[in-house]
Amino acid sequence: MSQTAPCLLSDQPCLQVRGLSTFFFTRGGIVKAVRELDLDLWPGRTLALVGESGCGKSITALSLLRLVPAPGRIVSGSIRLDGEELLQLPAQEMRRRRGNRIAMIFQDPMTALNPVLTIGRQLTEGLELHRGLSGRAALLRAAELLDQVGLANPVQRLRDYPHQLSGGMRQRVVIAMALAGKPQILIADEPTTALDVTIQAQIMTLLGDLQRQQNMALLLISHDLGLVAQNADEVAVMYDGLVVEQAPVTQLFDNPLHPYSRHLLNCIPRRAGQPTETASPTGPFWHHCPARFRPRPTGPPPLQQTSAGHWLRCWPETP
Ligand SMILES: Nc1ncnc2c1ncn2[C@@H]1O[C@H](COP(=O)(O)OP(=O)(O)OP(=O)(O)O)[C@@H](O)[C@H]1O
Repeated sequence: MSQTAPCLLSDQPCLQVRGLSTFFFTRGGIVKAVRELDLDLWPGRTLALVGESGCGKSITALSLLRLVPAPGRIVSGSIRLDGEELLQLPAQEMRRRRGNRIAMIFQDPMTALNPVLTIGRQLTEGLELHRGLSGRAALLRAAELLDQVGLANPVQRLRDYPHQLSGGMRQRVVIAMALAGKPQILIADEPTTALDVTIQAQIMTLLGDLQRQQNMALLLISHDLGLVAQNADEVAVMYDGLVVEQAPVTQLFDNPLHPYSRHLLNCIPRRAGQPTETASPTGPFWHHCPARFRPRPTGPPPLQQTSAGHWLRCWPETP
């Protein structure tokens, strides 16, 4: 199978994750950042991962790329990209899959950009690595990519350093860098949080347009439920490392079944930004759990299908 083949089979997921668990082995004990995660990413579709700070969203993303920092480690599970098991690939092969097949953009574009290199240099490096282009061909392609992400005067921009661009322009450059390898899957971790509201909307429109053009699967990580409602096809709600509910976006917003999903939706702020009330993974949310006093087997409840495409991990409210 070609390493750069776009995901054209829209009736099959590009990425299938099963039973993925990632733990941090710290001096203070084991932090179970991601537990028993199952998810599918489909070509041309957006799955949003929501939940508050510390629930495991970013570590999920880093696990999919096999970039979990020490002392963290993937302890079990399977990640299949078009049927190929990523967890068994040699490190060098995995490096090739990153960028070529799965790319990621982060909240703060400055973390992805080198402040002392021009935009042109940074883009052409990626094009050399992932597409084998060099010299003038790489520069031409870099300018095309900047044009594709909506930057005016792309040739001029190639000579700029990151600090010469606005935050929105920098995020467009980062998106261009992510697209350099023509990935099938784009992971966007809070891609607009650092930007002001009008620029946020422009970046989301851009991501949607690029996704349609390239039939990319998008994993959108966000705490902004308004943004998720507008941009996702499906939503997975995470709590304490576990997906507690997953459903098509309208179903989840119209009929959230898990008490934690309801709690999150009740916390949607009137203005864009963080929810006004938060629950820490170890903390207050379980006080709201209606089943908390009932004896139950140890370990979390299983994820069960309640209707087509709607999955729930919850002890029943009535015994
Ligand atoms: N380097 C690390 N060492 C130990 N624990 C870590 C490390 N990085 C993350 N964790 C833990 O893993 C869990 C999941 O963290 P993660 O960054 O995925 O949360 P998140 O949902 O992305 O939060 P945020 O929205 O704030 O980015 C948290 O309990 C966090 O404390």
